[in-house]
Amino acid sequence: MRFLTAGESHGPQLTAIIEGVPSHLPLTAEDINRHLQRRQKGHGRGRRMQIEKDQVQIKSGVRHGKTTGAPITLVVENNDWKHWTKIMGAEPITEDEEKEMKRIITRPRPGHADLNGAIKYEHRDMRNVLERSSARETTIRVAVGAVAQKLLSEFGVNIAGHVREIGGIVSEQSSDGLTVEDILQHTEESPVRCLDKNAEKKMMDAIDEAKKNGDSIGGVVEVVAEGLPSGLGSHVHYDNKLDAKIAQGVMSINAFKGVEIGLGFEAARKPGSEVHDEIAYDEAKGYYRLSNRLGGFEGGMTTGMPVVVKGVMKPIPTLYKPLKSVDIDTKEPFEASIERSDSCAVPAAAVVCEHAVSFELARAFLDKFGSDTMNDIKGALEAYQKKAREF
Ligand SMILES: Cc1cc2nc3c(=O)[nH]c(=O)nc-3n(C[C@H](O)[C@H](O)[C@H](O)COP(=O)(O)O)c2cc1C
Ligand SMILES: C=C(O[C@@H]1CC(C(=O)O)=C[C@@H](OP(=O)(O)O)[C@H]1O)C(=O)O
Repeated sequence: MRFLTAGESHGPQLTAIIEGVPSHLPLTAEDINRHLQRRQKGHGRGRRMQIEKDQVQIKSGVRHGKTTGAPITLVVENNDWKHWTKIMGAEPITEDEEKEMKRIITRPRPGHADLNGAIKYEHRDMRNVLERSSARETTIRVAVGAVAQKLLSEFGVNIAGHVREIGGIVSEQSSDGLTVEDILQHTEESPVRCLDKNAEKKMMDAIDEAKKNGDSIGGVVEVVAEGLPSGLGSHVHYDNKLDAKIAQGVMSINAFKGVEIGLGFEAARKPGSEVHDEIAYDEAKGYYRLSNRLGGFEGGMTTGMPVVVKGVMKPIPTLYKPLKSVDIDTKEPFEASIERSDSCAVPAAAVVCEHAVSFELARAFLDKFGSDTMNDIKGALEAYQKKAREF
């Protein structure tokens, strides 16, 4: 399974094509829309989220509510496009018209893709960079991840993302011992998607404070996936290691600066006896671990314990409080002024991270159990589970 996305932040639409989804997977727009709505929520987002009401259109690969095995095309239209048709249209315009619009961007924001992208692709108008580097693209990646999640759910795999930390305020309630259903139940209505009510209030205050000061804050999100069989991924080659692929998926999310699997960086500070998970056997469930400190991975393969992944999001780069930068036309320093921005998007990023992980897990699942039809996969999965139980 693979996918491509296309589309600009203020262009007409975002598009994804997913290839390799098996036939006979039940799939409706609603399966995807509920995740798009989850991504749009969260305290700290800017005015853009009031304009957009993200809804997917399934344009190919699904017939009468079931996948056919053909490539699936997903489209989400940008409501904001109607305000940007002249500025973002594909038709050629003159230099004078361009200047008249006064929307040429020559002032790169520290921390965004503006300057590197402009130099690399020779764009004197940095809008050509920011339109694609914008995290608006994560909308369609969530739509793709929702298809992956639907596939996995048919085989009893469930996945949830939630917030562990915002602006240095840490949730005291960890997900240890909680099921994915518990996590969803406790975080779905939380304005910061956090399990700890006490921390939730402090996180919201921290976001308000940052916004008041024209600043932004980041945080840590966590994704938990349960119900996975052991043996997804492989130890035999570097690019088959599933923990590494998940790390890439997570790091590719806009503003993500770090990934941890299980204990992650904490493992450096503990002895081996407090890091590795002891192995036990039970006739009914086969081999299992007595703890899950390694977050469901050994040797680049799933162990069958829940997969636990954390991602670190830096603060949003566009700030109302100006940071120093240099105008690429005049080469003069300036202090930026901006129209609108999120002050914190960590709750939304938890949903994005959930979907990035879902895609990698689903891809590894199909690599292992086949990808033609749901029935083929079911047969292969059951045979493997029996083998693993009796091994
Ligand atoms: C859900 C989400 C919303 C974001 N909103 C904004 C925003 O409003 N303004 C902004 O400057 N950056 C925002 N970002 C972050 C930028 O897209 C990101 O910093 C930029 O693409 C540069 O990439 P890098 O930070 O990974 O280096 C957001 C990121 C995510 C995941
Ligand atoms: C549109 C979304 O996020 C956008 C991500 C983003 C950025 O620079 O990454 C900048 C903002 O866009 P705008 O400049 O239009 O206000 C955010 O709103 C979204 O998440 O759907």
